[in-house]
Amino acid sequence: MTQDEMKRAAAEAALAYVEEKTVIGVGTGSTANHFIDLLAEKRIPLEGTVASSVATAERLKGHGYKILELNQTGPLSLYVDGADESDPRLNLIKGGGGALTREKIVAAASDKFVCIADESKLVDVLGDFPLPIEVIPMAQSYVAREMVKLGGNPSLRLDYITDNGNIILDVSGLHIVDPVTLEREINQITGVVTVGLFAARPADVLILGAPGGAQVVTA
Ligand SMILES: O=C(CO)[C@H](O)[C@H](O)COP(=O)(O)O
Repeated sequence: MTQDEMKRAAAEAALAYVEEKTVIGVGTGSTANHFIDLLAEKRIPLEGTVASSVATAERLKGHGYKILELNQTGPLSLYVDGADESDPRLNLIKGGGGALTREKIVAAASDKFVCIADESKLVDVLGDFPLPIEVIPMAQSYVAREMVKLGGNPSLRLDYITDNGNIILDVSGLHIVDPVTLEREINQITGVVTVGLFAARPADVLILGAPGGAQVVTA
């Protein structure tokens, strides 16, 4: 089974959490794209969707799904999205695709966050994947210096601007044993819009695609 087939297997298993004719939140990335395509292939009717990025909105619209603004919907019952890493407590690193801010907003506004990924994304300790941080452009150097003080090695994501008009710093070298505290510390740095650590609001369910089929992990 390829990594992409494992992503698709995880996405397919997430369909079991979708209730027809509701409004759901939909994440960004190749695993989320499988989920979107499977919703359409299985002809699952939805009242609407809240997209975590422009790219996801375009894909959903292409399949005929209605896009709603989060400000119109109230709380969502379900959010489905991928991740770059998960620890066994379902704390996540997200933002490899750059959509971390809107992803975090939609996750925060959702009752249940189902994370879908291939099995390689489950790690003991977060941090091998460089931690993405969305930053207001004029704060780039200041935030980078603050991240060095926290033990990280930041690098600017080149030729990339987020859907919100900001830059991304990818911070390598972190061994994140206390994700809740580190998320809070990075959130305190002036100029940080969002850190791609999802620990104050982790996933509720992690579905891992694996050669033997999809496995459901709960914290
Ligand atoms: O956080 C994300 C985008 O901002 C994605 O969920 C994350 O990068 C995983 O992507 P993929 O499903 O392509 O492996």
